[in-house]
Order: sequence, then structure tokens, then C-alpha cells
Amino acid sequence: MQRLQLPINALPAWAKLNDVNFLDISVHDLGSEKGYGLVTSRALSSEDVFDVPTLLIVPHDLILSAEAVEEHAKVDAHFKQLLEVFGGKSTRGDVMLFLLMQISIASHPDEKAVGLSNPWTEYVKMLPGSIPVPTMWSEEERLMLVGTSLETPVTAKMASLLREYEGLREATVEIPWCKKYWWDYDSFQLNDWILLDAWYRSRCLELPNTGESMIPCVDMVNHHSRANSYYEPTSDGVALLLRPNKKVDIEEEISISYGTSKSEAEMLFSYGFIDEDSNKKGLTLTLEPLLDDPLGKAKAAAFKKPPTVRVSEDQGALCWESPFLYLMCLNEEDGLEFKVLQQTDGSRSQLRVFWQGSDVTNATDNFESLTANHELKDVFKLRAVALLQDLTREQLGRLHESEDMVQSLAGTAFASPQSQGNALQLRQSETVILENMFGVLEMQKNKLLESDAVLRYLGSMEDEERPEPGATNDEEDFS
Ligand SMILES: C[S@@+](CC[C@H](N)C(=O)[O-])C[C@H]1O[C@@H](n2cnc3c(N)ncnc32)[C@H](O)[C@@H]1O
Repeated sequence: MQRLQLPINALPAWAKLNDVNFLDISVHDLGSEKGYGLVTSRALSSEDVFDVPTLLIVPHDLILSAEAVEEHAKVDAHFKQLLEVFGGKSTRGDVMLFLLMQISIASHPDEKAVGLSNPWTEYVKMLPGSIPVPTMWSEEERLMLVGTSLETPVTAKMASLLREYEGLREATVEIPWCKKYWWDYDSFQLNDWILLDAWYRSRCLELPNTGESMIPCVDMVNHHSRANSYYEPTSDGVALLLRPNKKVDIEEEISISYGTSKSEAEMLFSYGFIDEDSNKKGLTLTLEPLLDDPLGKAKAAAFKKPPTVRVSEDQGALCWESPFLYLMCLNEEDGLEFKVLQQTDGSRSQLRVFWQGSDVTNATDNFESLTANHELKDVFKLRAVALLQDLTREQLGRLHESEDMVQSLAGTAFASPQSQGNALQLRQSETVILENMFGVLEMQKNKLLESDAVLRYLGSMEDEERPEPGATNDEEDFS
């Protein structure tokens, strides 16, 4: 879309007009990969004071939230129509439609007939046209993520953005004003939708009682792991405040924390940068049901959350967490059963999950506890560890195999220095995590192989099957 843009030095006038109060700070183009940021105009201190200095006050009616979008639909008939045909799925989706409406109004300044101008119509003109998140990278740049934990989520996200864009087109192509302004001349492109998603992901905040929200001007604050400020709701809006016991110099950057528990991959996915100062090491991998598991599809259908494994560092030691893995490792002989129950009222049948005869449909993410007192709990755990070790080996293999391709892209004009730097750093960090994880799993496996329950189980399997001398037991190979 031919989006009208305003330079960031238009922000003070916009702020004044809309009762946004900047106190001893102002917005600057930092000229680095950080983009815009907030900088102090005099030295400030919150040491030995009762009230910490307030840096910015944004009135409530400017906050873009689920509630604000609903209110706006009451006064903007075109937006209401848009929400009716494609809204109501999530706060994110509705806010993106609102932002789409604003860039749409702003791209047709001479025609007042569609949409109702509001403070956000001007504000979006000052938002950056590009965010360094991987969904905005070129295809070559995204290839640099092959083998990292972001490969699958970024591919899935691109596919879902395309689906949303096509769904939106289908839902609105017959609406005359949408047809005229978006579709007749292809002026609304997939890239516009990708940008709206990137704005939302990189700029939305969680507000108590209000939920996910975009707050103009507060969304100009950059991240620091040792942030000097924080935001909080007030009776009439949101305020940005200096943290207690802080001293900041004149022209020092004001920062907040975007979260202390996010991994490098999560930071790159949501915000397009990796925090060099963060010592949070970890990654999340997607688990696929085993191809030779007859219950594989049922397990995936019955598990209500994303089937992932999260590797993280806890007090210097790597550990893993994966509710799905515990379900993945069980089979019918262990006492896992799936039944499709026919509803008496003729409505859709329902998939139910049973463990040792009890209905555990609502506890499929709790198999670690459900199996905790089972005599074969170490056997189940050993299966989980062995599977995870296989996955770790495969992931490392993918990283190593793609290294030549990545090196041939690095340093070329196909990949910006910023995306290259971030992709290479992610690859390096994740290689180290996976190598260490492999060692941790080897130790866990060896320990479990000494467990009485495991030895008994393996012994009984040998007795039962009595394989030919030299033949391996393919069913339970923990090697
Ligand atoms: C909420 S916005 C902050 C304002 C933003 N800098 C701008 O130009 O509009 C979040 C975006 O700022 C950038 N950013 C924030 N903190 C950063 C940091 N510590 N290092 C690099 N980029 C950062 C990232 O592009 C991120 O997606």
C-alpha cells in the first residue's frame, strides 16, 4: 500500500495535540539498528526520592486494545463491516484490522468517504516501514535459519500470514470500498499484512485488566536487560516511570525490559534482535508424532497445546520440559487408549483419552504426573530421553549440513548485515546448547539404564522375544 509517512520529528506536535505528555525525554532516531528510541533531555535520578520521576503519560483513550477496537467499531461503519466479515478471532487480528484501516485511510488522503480518522491514523504514519523480524526478511535471509529452532515456526508463520491475507481478500473482495481501495489495483499486498503483524508483535504490551495493547509513544521505548524504566497503568492511562534507585545522564537512552525469560530465538522472532547482554540460554523445538506410531495422529489431535520441547538453563544446568514427549512415549500396551465417543444428541463425536482405564482427556499435558507412580515410570522416562536425544542429534545434523549454504549467503548482498549477524549468532548459540544438551541426555539415559525397573523390563522383553543371537531388538532400542 502506498503508505503516507511522516518523519519522527512530527511526533512532538502529534503528542501535544493528543495530550501525550513527554517529561524530560524526547524521541530520537538513534541512527543504529535500534531505530527510534527515547532519550533524556536532562539528568534524572530516582535515588532517595519518595516519588520516582514520571517520564511519559499517555491518556487512556489512545490505548489500542480489544475494548478500544470494539468502541471504534461503534462509530466507524466501514470498520464495523470489516470486523463483521473478518474480525472476532483474536485481539491481534482485530487490532491488525484497525491498523489496516488506518494505513488505508492515510493512503487516500483526498477521499474522506471511507473510515473515520482518529489519532492512530496520523500515528501509524510515523511507525517504521520495516521491522527486522524474520517474517520481514528476504527468502535468502530466512534460509540462514535452517537448522535453528526458528526454522519451523517462521515457515509456519509465513504460511499462516498468507492464509490470513487470502482469507481477508476472499471475505472483502465483494465489499465495494474494499474492492476499490485494496483489490482492484492490488494496492493492498501480502507485504502490508506482514508489516501489520510485525508492528503488532514487536510493539504490543500486556496491560493488567486491559490485556494485549499497543500504546503510542510507549511503543518507542527500546529494550535493555538492565532497564532503567518501567510502565504501569494509571487511573487515566499509562505512565512510563524511572525505576527506583536509578540515575540517568542527560541524553541517556530510556529503556524497558521486553521480558526476562525470553530465549534468543524468541527475541529474534518477536522483536528482530538478539539481546547481547542476556544470559538466558534456551530454545524450543517442535515435536512431530512418530511416523511408525499407530496412535501418533490421535496423540497430536488430543494434545491441546503446541507439541514442543523447551530446553532452558536453570542455575547453570540445562534442563528440558515437554508434556507432549511423555504422551508421545506411551502406547496401547502401557495402558493408553483412545476412544471416539458418539454423542447421544447426534452432535459431533468426541475423541477421549484413557490412561489405565481412567478418562484423562483434559489432562493430556500431564502425563509426567500421571505416570509418576507407575512401576514402569523409569522405562517411560528412558523412552522420552532417548527420543529427545534422537531429536537433538537430528537438529544438530541439520545445523551442520546447512552450514556451507549459510556461509555462502553470508557476506552477499542477499542478506543484510543485521539479519546475517542475528542468524549467525542464533546458529552458534543453538549449536552450543544442543551439543551440551546431547551430553546431558546421555547422562540421564545412562542413569536410567541402571534403574531396577528398566533392567527388569529389558530382561523381560528379552525373555519374551528371545531374538536370534546377534539380532537387535528394534522395538525398544535405547542405544
Ligand atoms: C517497541 S519498538 C521500540 C521502538 C523502535 N525502536 C522503533 O524504531 O519504532 C521495538 C523494536 O525496537 C527495536 N529494538 C528495541 N530494543 C532494541 C535493542 N536493545 N537492540 C536492537 N533493537 C531494539 C527492535 O526493532 C524492536 O522490534
